[in-house]
Amino acid sequence: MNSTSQAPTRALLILNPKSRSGAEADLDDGIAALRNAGMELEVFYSGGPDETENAIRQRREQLDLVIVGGGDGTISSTAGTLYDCQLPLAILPLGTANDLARSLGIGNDLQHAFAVIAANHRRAIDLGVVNDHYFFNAANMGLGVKVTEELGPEVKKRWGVFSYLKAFSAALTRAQQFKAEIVVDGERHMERSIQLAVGNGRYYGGGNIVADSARINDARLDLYSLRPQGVWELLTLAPLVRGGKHHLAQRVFNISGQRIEITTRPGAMAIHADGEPVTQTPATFTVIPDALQVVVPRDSQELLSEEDKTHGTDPQ
Ligand SMILES: Nc1ncnc2c1ncn2[C@@H]1O[C@H](COP(=O)(O)OP(=O)(O)OP(=O)(O)O)[C@@H](O)[C@H]1O
Repeated sequence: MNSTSQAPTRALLILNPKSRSGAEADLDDGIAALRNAGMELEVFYSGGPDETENAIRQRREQLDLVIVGGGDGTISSTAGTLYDCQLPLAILPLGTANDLARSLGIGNDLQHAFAVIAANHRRAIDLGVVNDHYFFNAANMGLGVKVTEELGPEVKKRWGVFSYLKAFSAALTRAQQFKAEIVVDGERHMERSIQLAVGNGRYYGGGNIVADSARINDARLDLYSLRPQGVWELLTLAPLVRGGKHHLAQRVFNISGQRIEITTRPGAMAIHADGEPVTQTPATFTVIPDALQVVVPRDSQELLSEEDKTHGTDPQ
């Protein structure tokens, strides 16, 4: 990170004490190790997205790296600011789902995350945009929104990753079908749906896979839509969605592209991105390839290699 010929990395560590383990995680040793290795590190406890944005913007000229310690909601709240300021991102997974950490190959282990930051190996990843909101993992409407609505902070704290399963069961009874006009790179599709998701990353909703071949640096969006079906059929589909194999099921519509426009009937529908309510339909989704530099494991299996990117091949 630092040698006699190199200036130290100047980093801002944003911590969200409201994220699942943000208040209790012991970060002292990891922070000390980064400082001992030569990093100039300021710790900032954030009370909300606006505070985070201001903290980054005020220091932008003095920063080489922003480390975000929190869950997907916290990290997602920095996406627009980091893109605007063109500052690299590193993450400490302190949330419940930690889906971005999965999509990058960092996982949930804090010690590993600190080691990844110390190694400071960077790759470019894509950003998703829905209307004017940036997201890393996925945006969705329908059943997924109901699931998030069932997921209060108390439920998340108490049930951890199982809170997503609990919320899914509760949301099933509230799911309603809708009609969606989906225009993908100019091609129009009409679908009846109960759940529609558009992914930029690979993982969302606590470890579900958006699409089998989806990667956060593949320069494309992956959409799937669940056709109306009974509770029993949905339950049998759940393991396929978990493993990204839902393209094999008849009851699912899948497509990928770079620009997706969605209109819904009978009316506007709420859209959540990275677990937070951000906008509603009608919505336009786009992808910004290679939008942000992110610190990742050198050998991350979750990202497309530079060779795969050049040749446009799927990693499977
Ligand atoms: N930049 C921020 N600073 C402080 N608080 C934030 C910030 N962004 C979001 N929050 C609030 O903190 C709450 C919890 O944070 P976050 O979503 O990151 O953790 P989580 O819910 O435990 O994990 P995950 O999103 O991975 O399931 C959010 O729901 C939101 O209310």
